[in-house]
Amino acid sequence: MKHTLYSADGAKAEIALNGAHVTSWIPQEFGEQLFLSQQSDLKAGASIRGGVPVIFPQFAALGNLPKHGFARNQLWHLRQSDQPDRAVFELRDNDMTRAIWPHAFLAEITVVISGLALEVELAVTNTGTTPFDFTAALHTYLRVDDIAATRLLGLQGTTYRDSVTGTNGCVEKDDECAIVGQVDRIYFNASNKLTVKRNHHSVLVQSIGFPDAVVWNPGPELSAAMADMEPQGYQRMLCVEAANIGNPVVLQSGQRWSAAQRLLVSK
Ligand SMILES: O=P(O)(O)OC[C@H]1O[C@@H](O)[C@H](O)[C@@H](O)[C@@H]1O
Repeated sequence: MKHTLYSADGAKAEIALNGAHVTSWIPQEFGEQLFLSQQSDLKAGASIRGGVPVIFPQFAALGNLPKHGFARNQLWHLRQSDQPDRAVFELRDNDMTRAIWPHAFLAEITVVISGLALEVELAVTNTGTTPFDFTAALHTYLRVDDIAATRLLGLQGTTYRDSVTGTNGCVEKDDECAIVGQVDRIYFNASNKLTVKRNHHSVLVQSIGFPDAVVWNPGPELSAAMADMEPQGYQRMLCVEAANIGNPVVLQSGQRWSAAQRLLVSK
């Protein structure tokens, strides 16, 4: 099941209720901006390989929960609205989530499109009586024509963890980062404006309230070994994720937190 957004100025996006997962974004004038693996499993409960997976309440394997938490594998509820360019999806704690994460919560994903922009906001409210903490990310798979010709700008001088080698405390040297081989990095307290330069046009990746940024590309070997990725899929994608990992969010009873990622295509 999916929901489609249309903006008056000609943009379109599709969101799967499985994961409140944006699977397609076609801004005005330009073609598809998100990568979606043709081998991705799209059935309910699967982790979709592409688009914008919602990572909550645990990033990667940094905790006891299943990798990347459970939000991406849950069926979210679409809140009724008559706005064609905006939708809000809700996920509340249920038997499955309480069995592995014993907290009462409301998570909300708001997706808005307009012209050349897509904005995805994640909000979490503690609806229970005891505090909890979590990590989270919007795991955006940007579509690129050729990873070898793609550059990521805005991270120079930022400290990162290299998750491929397990090395902490690395510092980004490059002004324009090339993506070579498997790249899996958590940049802490990163700039809230990064730019992905592609062959034809750029995408500005803005984060609002997410302090960290994850950059991921599986490279040729891992891409070939992944059941839900085309063997050459790594050449056509770059994940630039807005994340909150270094300092987990702590919510007291009744508190609400929100953060967003905004993508803007430019010529
Ligand atoms: O295969 P998954 O669970 O969707 O995860 C994909 C990647 O997601 C990235 O965010 C992580 O940094 C990587 O370590 C991970 O491999």
